[in-house]
Amino acid sequence: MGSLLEAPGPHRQAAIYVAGTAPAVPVDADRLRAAAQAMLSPEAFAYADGAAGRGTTRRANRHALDRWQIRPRVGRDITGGDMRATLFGRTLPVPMLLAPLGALELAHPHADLAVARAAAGAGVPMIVSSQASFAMERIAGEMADAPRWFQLYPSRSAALVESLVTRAEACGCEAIVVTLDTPTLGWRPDDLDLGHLPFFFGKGIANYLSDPVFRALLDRPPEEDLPAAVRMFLGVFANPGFTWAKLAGVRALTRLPLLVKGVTHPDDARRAIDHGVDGIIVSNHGGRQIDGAVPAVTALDEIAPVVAGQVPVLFDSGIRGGTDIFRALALGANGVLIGRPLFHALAVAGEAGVAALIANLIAEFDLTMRLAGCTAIAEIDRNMIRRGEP
Ligand SMILES: Cc1cc2nc3c(=O)[nH]c(=O)nc-3n(C[C@H](O)[C@H](O)[C@H](O)COP(=O)(O)O)c2cc1C
Ligand SMILES: CCCCCCC(=O)C(=O)O
Repeated sequence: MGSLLEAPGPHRQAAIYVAGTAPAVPVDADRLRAAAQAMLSPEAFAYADGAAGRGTTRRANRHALDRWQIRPRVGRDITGGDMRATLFGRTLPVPMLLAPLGALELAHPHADLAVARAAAGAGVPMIVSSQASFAMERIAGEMADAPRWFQLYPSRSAALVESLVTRAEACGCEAIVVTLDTPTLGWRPDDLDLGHLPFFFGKGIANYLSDPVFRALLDRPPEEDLPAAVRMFLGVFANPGFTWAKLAGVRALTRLPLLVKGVTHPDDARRAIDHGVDGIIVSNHGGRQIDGAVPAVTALDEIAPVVAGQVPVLFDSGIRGGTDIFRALALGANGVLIGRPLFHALAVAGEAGVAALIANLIAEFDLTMRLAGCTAIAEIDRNMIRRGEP
């Protein structure tokens, strides 16, 4: 048998049992997180794990997901099974994407390059972060024609936004994701207590250091004066004045599908559609922005009926396994984003770790889907789940 990672669903399980070897990363998300913690500096682990305030939202994300109970249908033929989904004209092996994660160099020196290779190997889209540790052109260079999207923080500088979007198009990104929930960074006690945020140390700003518009803002090149470049980055990366009206400016820059990320209120979902977006990502940023915010999956449950299929709805914040993917699809999501587990897998085993994580998630989703009696994504509907007691 070839690589264990190539085997789908039950065959992958069999491969693991027969080989009697542990996969590249722990299969269980909590053990994966613990393995990453054991390898990372306290600062790196805290940055990824960190949440706003007392961590209420991060915990609530999981708690709310766990309340959704799958109602398996039996007596159905579950041989075969097709997990494919189409998003913006691209057929994906599974309705799953890799969330934009900044400062991946904290997890592994190969950072986004390793993620890009693993994503491309699996055909799972990588959403390249504005805050990537390598310039987007280098990341794209690892992916041949595999799908990638670009995530944009709407900068104060309109010229910088235009430059980033133009570069993303030029390096083959197939969609632009505008993150709206981080006009400024949330209150994150873990980072504050350690006195460490990667960006202050020049990490996770490669897309800016490599950008001609950004460089033109500097008196001296970043190679000569990195602290000044960091100060400039901190000054321009976000735009607290960014409004729905200003989204039109981004819309006008590109013909690529435009998505907004960080929507949790149904009225904002309506507004997003009114402003011509092509997709909505329901997310509370993994509980990193507001302590005590609505759990992301509760927001999904409220938003999906409002969107009612007008545009694709994607979901993140708490996805840790194949059953969570099933729950999100049953609640009306067209796909999910994988966040912190990606950071953890990268930390534990680099590219092989990310490849193993992707394979494990797909295998568990495949099994969940079929054990629930579904052999196609379209069969996973609201009737397949119910909300349990708190
Ligand atoms: C280390 C880390 C870095 C992140 N960086 C970004 C980013 O650059 N852009 C963005 O839109 N979201 C960013 N996010 C949020 C993720 O895209 C995603 O919304 C979140 O991780 C989902 O929650 P979960 O990890 O608990 O599943 C980041 C999250 C983490 C954990
Ligand atoms: C000062 C730069 C903040 C970038 C935020 C990256 C992110 O989304 C996260 O840490 O969460």
